[in-house]
Amino acid sequence: MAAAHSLLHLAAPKPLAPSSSSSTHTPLAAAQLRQLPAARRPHRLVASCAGSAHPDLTAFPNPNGLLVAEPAAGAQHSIGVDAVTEAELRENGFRSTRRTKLVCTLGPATCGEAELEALAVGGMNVARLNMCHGDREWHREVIRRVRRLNEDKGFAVAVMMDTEGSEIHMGDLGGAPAAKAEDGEIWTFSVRSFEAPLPELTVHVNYEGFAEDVRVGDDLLVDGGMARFEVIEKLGPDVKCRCTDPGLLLPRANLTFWRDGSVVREKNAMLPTITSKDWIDIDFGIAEGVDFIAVSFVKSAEVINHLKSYIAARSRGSDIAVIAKIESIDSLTNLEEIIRASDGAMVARGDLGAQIPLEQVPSIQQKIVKLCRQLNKPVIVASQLLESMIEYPIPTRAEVADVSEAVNQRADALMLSGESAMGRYPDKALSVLNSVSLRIEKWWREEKRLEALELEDVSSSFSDKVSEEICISAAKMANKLEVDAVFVYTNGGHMASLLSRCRPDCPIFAFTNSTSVRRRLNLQWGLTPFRLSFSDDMESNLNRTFSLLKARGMIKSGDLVIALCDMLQSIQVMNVP
Ligand SMILES: Nc1ncnc2c1ncn2[C@@H]1O[C@H](COP(=O)(O)OP(=O)(O)O)[C@@H](O)[C@H]1O
Ligand SMILES: C=C(OP(=O)(O)O)C(=O)O
Ligand SMILES: [K+]
Ligand SMILES: [Mg+2]
Repeated sequence: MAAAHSLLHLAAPKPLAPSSSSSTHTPLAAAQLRQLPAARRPHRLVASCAGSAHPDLTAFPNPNGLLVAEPAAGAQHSIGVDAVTEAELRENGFRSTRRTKLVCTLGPATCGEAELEALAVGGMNVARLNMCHGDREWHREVIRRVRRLNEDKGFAVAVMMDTEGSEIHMGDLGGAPAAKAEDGEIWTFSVRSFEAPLPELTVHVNYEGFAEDVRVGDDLLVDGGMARFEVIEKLGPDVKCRCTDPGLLLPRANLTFWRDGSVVREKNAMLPTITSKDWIDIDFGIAEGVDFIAVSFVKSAEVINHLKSYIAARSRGSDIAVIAKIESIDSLTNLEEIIRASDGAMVARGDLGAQIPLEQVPSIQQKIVKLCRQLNKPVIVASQLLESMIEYPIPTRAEVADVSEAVNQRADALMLSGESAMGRYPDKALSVLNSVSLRIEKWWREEKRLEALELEDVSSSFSDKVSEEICISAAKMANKLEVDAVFVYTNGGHMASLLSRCRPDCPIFAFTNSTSVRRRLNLQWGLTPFRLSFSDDMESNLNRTFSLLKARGMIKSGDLVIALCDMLQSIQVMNVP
């Protein structure tokens, strides 16, 4: 008999599921159970005890000491966990795991196999590909490298494709890495296309209506103010501008024009959020099986709904999550409906800061992070977190404070852009995010900072409400009983995300049958996702999990865990036997 502490079992009866603990349970039985109308799934509290370990269970020995791949054959006896988590748990125990997730934009500095592996080892949870840059062949090769890395080394790095969108930006500078605009210089911004090399003091603008929309006297800002020009003359497709704030022009830098103190959105406000080029990229992303698509310059919920139905029709079975980038004035106006429609959001502070006064960005960030948590959607804080580390090996104090604030707001994820895509110190930047996250999270727990945030009800169906209440109770119990971990057995990941939303003190181990759900859960706060074949027989699931994790040294006898299961909607508290 296992040393069951106590076992509260809020369980549905199991008329559809065989009661044996052998591995003959099929996911189908579980699926049938889930499909029972909520009203026919009575919940009752029963007390029972966890049984002893199943004698047939054999844990797969760790093949190479550190890195673990899932063997294809006998997969039902294996557990998919990444090497870094495993090593971390073994060395430092549960409390050491980082709860805040890390997204790295890949680029020339990090597209090689060795560099990718270094990022994965350094804690990258999600790799972002920005479709503004690079060609499709480059992106295809990089996605495949990430996938290979996952397969060969046991990582679960998810891939996020970020659309280009219809922002106004400069062209490529004819291949030059940058150009310097000096005070008083007259530059030509033109919608004409040029053969490289470009004429002197000339840049191409991607938006056809640019020369029509601007007026003499407007301010033209590059990257929200990296350099500033004043429009002095319009000559057909060419717009002559005088540099009023010197600065560096980078390839494809974003452009905004301002009149009377606010950003001008004339016809460009009518441009489609998803351009024809974006649709081709999205088809490419679906074909390559990306895990997330981040949509740039979202203006309304409609575009998110449209993309979601497109994905559902195009990619049967696979489930690509859609992330709304909040980076325009329209997205702020329609914030709540956009977030409700999406599977997550990104506070894209780069463009946001070019569209609204900079001093408004921090409070808006906080508002978006809070709203996402209320609505149970993962949220990423992005752009310029460690900007100085593009060039320098250590961050500024202000950058560390900014990262700390995002962690303190309990955002799901932090993102690196140029720091990892083309900076000199991608690994160091990632390690700063890692160590600052760990420190602030520890401080949260040590200070026992009581949650100021009252979570409002988020579920609508009865069944979801039950799951939500179970998760809230589990998180509360986990904190009060100081348990070592919460285990959640989840098919589609919903119960895992409801638990993550509660931001409990201990890590959440999320076990799922699906490798794609496992990768997707990697974006959410506090979740350590594992791939595990499980049935709707919790006793056997738990015993298998315990023996597999114990064999790897990831848990030990006596550890206190709370276990939840989304199919059974059950909750149990027990010591690891
Ligand atoms: N796929 C890529 N190929 C080449 N350079 C890239 C790529 N992705 C990103 N970069 C570089 O990293 C910088 C920062 O990335 P990101 O923040 O995603 O783009 P942006 O600056 O266009 O908003 C880019 O300006 C670009 O110089
Ligand atoms: C993340 C952002 O988007 P992108 O890098 O695609 O401009 C941003 O604007 O902050
Ligand atoms: K983009
Ligand atoms: Mg942007």
